[in-house]
Amino acid sequence: MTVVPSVLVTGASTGIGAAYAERFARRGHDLVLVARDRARMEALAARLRQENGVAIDIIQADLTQPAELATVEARLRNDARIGILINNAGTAIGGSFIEQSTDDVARLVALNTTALLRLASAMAPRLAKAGEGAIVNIGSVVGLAPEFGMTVYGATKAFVLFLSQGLSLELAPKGVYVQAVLPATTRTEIWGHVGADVNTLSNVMEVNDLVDAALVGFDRREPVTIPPLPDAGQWDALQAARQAMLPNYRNERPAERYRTLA
Ligand SMILES: NC(=O)C1=CN([C@@H]2O[C@H](COP(=O)(O)OP(=O)(O)OC[C@H]3O[C@@H](n4cnc5c(N)ncnc54)[C@H](OP(=O)(O)O)[C@@H]3O)[C@@H](O)[C@H]2O)C=CC1
Ligand SMILES: N[C@@H](C=O)C(=O)O
Repeated sequence: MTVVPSVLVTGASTGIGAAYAERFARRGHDLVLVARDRARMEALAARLRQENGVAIDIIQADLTQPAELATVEARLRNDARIGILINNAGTAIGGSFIEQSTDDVARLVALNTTALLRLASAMAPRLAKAGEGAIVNIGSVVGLAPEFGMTVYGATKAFVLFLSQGLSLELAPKGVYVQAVLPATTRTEIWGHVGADVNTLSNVMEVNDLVDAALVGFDRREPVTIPPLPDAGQWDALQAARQAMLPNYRNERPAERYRTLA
């Protein structure tokens, strides 16, 4: 791996991914930008090359299409210059579960979970062998909150959090940093995709503030970064409560409350 590793950013044509690309370019990292809209990535790349003097490649890929996803996987598997993956591409769909079509929820799962998983899987063995590198997975606070009413989207983000925490436990001892970033409402185009006008929402975080905060967590090597959460102690308490249950799961007999009929 080079001293300043290249960064591959998925969903880099706009929103959170474009902000990550900008921030890493400012830090002097070469970039590989991935999304479907080549024109937008070319415009971003031209500006970032000019402002920062970094090298930028573009891969136009629809990450829900297996052949196009495979191209990005191969790049991550084989390009030893890439030391950081920003697994950011994701979308959301509007409506309740019974209003959403089966094909639409399957596409959502394919992008938000399968693509993210396959890209991490393509890259992790190389990083583990090198003993360095980072994988950043963009989740959402919605993954902690079925009450927010975005059930399938939230389920994909719960997957991202669990995967990230598990990978962190597996890969940190091998020198590889894994971070889950959990934004809440952030001003990007995603809200248009769920049929909402972001300008009517309250407490909306600006995308650069979100990414700058996520990068503070990145630099501190936090496993989970929740930029909008004021009290980090609440997250720690949730983890402590979860971990306190761990010794209680394995038992020969069902719990007492299930051994009576009433
Ligand atoms: N904004 C918010 O309030 C929050 C966002 N998030 C998460 O942040 C991440 C980024 O979202 P955000 O920036 O807000 O969303 P945007 O809609 O602004 O950007 C999404 C990015 O993903 C790319 N993308 C979408 N579909 C595909 C696809 N099939 N293949 C490849 N790339 C694709 C888009 O590019 P293109 O169309 O060119 O392919 C775009 O670059 C997502 O994972 C989202 O779930 C989490 C919590 C809150
Ligand atoms: N992306 C947002 C929903 O559409 C969120 O995760 O809050």
